[in-house]
This record gives sequence, structure tokens and C-alpha cells, in this order.
Amino acid sequence: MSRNTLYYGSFVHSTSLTQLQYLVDALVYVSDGSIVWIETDVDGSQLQEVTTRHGLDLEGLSTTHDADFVQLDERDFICPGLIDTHTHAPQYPNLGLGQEYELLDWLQQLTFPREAKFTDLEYAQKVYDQVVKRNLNAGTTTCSYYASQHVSSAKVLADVVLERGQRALVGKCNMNRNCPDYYCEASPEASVEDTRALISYIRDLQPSKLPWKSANPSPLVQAIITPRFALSCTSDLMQGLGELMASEPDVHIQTHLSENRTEIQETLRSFPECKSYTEVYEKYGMLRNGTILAHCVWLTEKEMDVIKRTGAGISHCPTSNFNLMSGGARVGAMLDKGLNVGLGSDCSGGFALGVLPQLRNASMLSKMLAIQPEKPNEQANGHTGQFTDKPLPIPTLFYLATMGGAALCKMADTVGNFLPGKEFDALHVTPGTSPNFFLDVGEDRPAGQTREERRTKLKETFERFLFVSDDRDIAHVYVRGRKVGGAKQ
Ligand SMILES: O=c1[nH]c(=O)c2nc[nH]c2[nH]1
Ligand SMILES: [Zn+2]
Repeated sequence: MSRNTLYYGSFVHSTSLTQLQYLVDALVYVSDGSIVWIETDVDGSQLQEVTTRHGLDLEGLSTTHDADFVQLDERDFICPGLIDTHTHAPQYPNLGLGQEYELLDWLQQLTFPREAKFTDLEYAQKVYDQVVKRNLNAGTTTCSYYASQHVSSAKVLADVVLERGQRALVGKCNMNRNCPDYYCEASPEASVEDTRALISYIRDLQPSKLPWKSANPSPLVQAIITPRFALSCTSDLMQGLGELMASEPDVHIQTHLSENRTEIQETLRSFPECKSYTEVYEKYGMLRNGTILAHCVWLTEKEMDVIKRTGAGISHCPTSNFNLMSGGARVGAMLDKGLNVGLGSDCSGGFALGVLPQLRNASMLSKMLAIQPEKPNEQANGHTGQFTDKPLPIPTLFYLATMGGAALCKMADTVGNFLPGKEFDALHVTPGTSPNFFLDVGEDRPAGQTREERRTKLKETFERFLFVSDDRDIAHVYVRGRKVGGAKQ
């Protein structure tokens, strides 16, 4: 029998780039991991009547073995799970190291030596188990992972992700040049063959190997083709991966684009036939719906147009961009152009695990761009609009962390908000559990507050959650309706 749960309390989710819904006294019914219906503004006295209208017996629901009734505490709320559209699982042991480097030196000095250790599958198992567990507890219900170049350890990552129940994209890194001998793939053919092997391994993982019962046949873990970046791949390898993509129209692809100015110069030197960095990926057929382009700090107007035309999207990684001194991506201009944008932690280029720190830094960066006296987008590109060179509003920031990420991962019909029919990937937040999440004395809701007053309070609490909470405030983490993490798991 499938497990059904009826949740009753406050919910917050995104309905568009500019709109958040604050739902109080909401009933959300989840069956076999999917949201079946939602009712809002339901008084306690109406519970029985509303549930009966939906064919549920509230008494039976709370007592039968395979259904639960979960009533949230007054101050708690549930929001959609967060989506990390770009991170590197084997780099987590390096978190916090290498502050003194910019990208290309950082890769040689810290990153390649660390990733090379992942030939050791026992080490991979230990690290990946920690990474996935910590990401889930930080609220990341969907994650797009780079593994190292080794197909064997990428399989370990896929296994761990599935066992822990996270929704994920997992790719093995492709790289056969500009890297040390000890961490360089043998040939373009071997690199493509290993990628193909990983795709079929991950396809076979599901649904038979799901560690819990579900009638939902769609995969929780999917493969993603993962060229490190153009500088790491010879033309032959780019060609081979482009052909692999053409033969696999549904498979995702992720890579890095236009992160650091020296990287851009080197790339253009390596592909002299291309006029821009973006054109390199276009040339090899790598841009399409489902392509995740990390960083995009220094894109020209024309490059943004190419990305828009192809349906590819951008993973904005502000912590990494600050940390490696790469620059500040013009997310506002991207949004005004109608590009798909999500957030990425890019660990360990970024030192902060999870999506909330990215949301905070995306906000800081947008404010920094807004207070700059010169407005490069408007002046150089004639860009104006709702978002360009303006602080990103809270609804937009949360959209990037949820719906934007879902669109980038081609999962917008499945996750990102609580529309009926979507799967229940969610965080049950218990505000004030961590010490920074300050709740005023006397903030317990006195009886008699109107629903509108409670909605206003929820809005305030949610803003604090976005900016000052930590893992301790996330009591339960759900993926496809199943509890897979959280401080009180
Ligand atoms: O932030 C980054 N992290 C990486 O591992 C990487 N490789 C190429 N370019 C990169 N950028
Ligand atoms: Zn990266």
C-alpha cells in the first residue's frame, strides 16, 4: 500500500518569478509522493467537512497504518525543497581551502589532486555518503552533481544518492587536456565510452533498485553528460560528446562557461575558429533545453542571445564567483532576457554548502551591482528592465532556488512548488531552532490573531528563514513524499 499524508498548517511557495504565496491554514494531501489536492484558509472547525468532500475520513486517516495526519505547530511552515543546480561532490573535502587562488591555479593546486583520489572507491563511498547526507540536511532535495573523471566512483555517487533518496543528476567529468598526467583521461574514445557506460548504469538503477516502495516509475536519479569545460577537452572529445548528446536527446548536460577572464582568453586561443566562448559549446551541439551552464559571469549580449535561442540555462554560483575572484554575474539582465536561471553552490569553488547561502550571496551581489555608479548593462548593452542592475526581490530569489532550478533541470513539471500533480519535495521548517534565528519574546501567537495577521507574521518568519537560518531550523526534508533528512529525522 502506498503511504498517504495530509498536512495541515502554513505553506510558502513560488508561483512565478515575482510572486510568492503564503498559505495559512492550508491542507495539502500527498499520496504516493505526489500532491493530490490543496485547500487553503481552512478553519479547524471545517477540517472534517473539507476532508470528507475529498473522500477522506479524518478519523480513519489519523489512525490507520498507512496514512498520517500531520498538523504543523503554529510557527512552523513547509516550503518546497531547494535545488542546487551545480556542485562537485569530490571537492567537498576541500571546502574552505584555497582562498588565495583564482580558477586556473586553483584547479591545478587543489582541485585536480583532490579529485584524483577518487580512484579509491572506499574513500569515494565515505565522502559521497557525507556529501549527500549534509546536502539533504541543508535542504537540497535536488542536486546536479559533478563526480570525478572516474566512472567507477561516479557509479558509487549514483548509488549513494539513490540510497539516501535525493533527487539528482550525476555525471562523470570529461577531461583529457590541460590536466596533470595522473588525472587525465586516456583518450577521447575512452572518455565517451565511460560516459555511455554511466548513462546506462544509472538507467538500470531504477525503478527496480529504489530502496522503498513506490508506484511512480519515473527515475529519481538521472545521468548528465559532464565535460569539465572547453579548456579541459580536446576538439575530438568535444566532438564525441556532442555526438553522444545527439544520440541521447533526453540526457542532461552540464559544463562551465565564462567564469574567469583568463579562462576565457585561453579558451578563445584554443578554439580560434569560434568568436565567443559560448560559440564553442554551440559548435559541438552542446546547447539545448536541459544544458546547465555554470557561472556565465562575463557573457556578452550576443552570448546571452545564443543561450536563449538554444533553450540552455544558467546556474548562478555567487559564492564561488566571489571566492575565486571570478566576478559578478548579471543575473538581473539574464532574467530580463527571459533566460532560465537557477542557483549553484559550486562546492568547493564556493565554500558554502547548500542553496540558502547562494540565495543570500545572490542578493548581496545584486545589491552591489545596483549601487555601482556605472551601470555596465544599461550603458554597454542598452539593457533596462524589471531586474537589470536592481536588487533581486525576495520572491525572485526564492524562485531561483526552487522553480528556476527545476526549469534548468527540466523538472518544472515535477518539482519546484506545490501545484497539484507535482511531487512532494519539501522542507518542514521549525523557525527559531538555531540560535541566529531570533524570535522576539512574546512572538508566540496569541489567540485571536486574524488570518491576515498570521499571514504577515509568516512572511516575516519566511524572510528570516531565507537569511539567518541554518540546518537546525529544517526539521524534516522530504523527497517524493518520503522523509530523507532534516534535523529531527
Ligand atoms: O568553479 C569551477 N569548478 C571547477 O571544478 C571547474 N572546472 C573547470 N571550471 C571550473 N570552475
Ligand atoms: Zn563548478
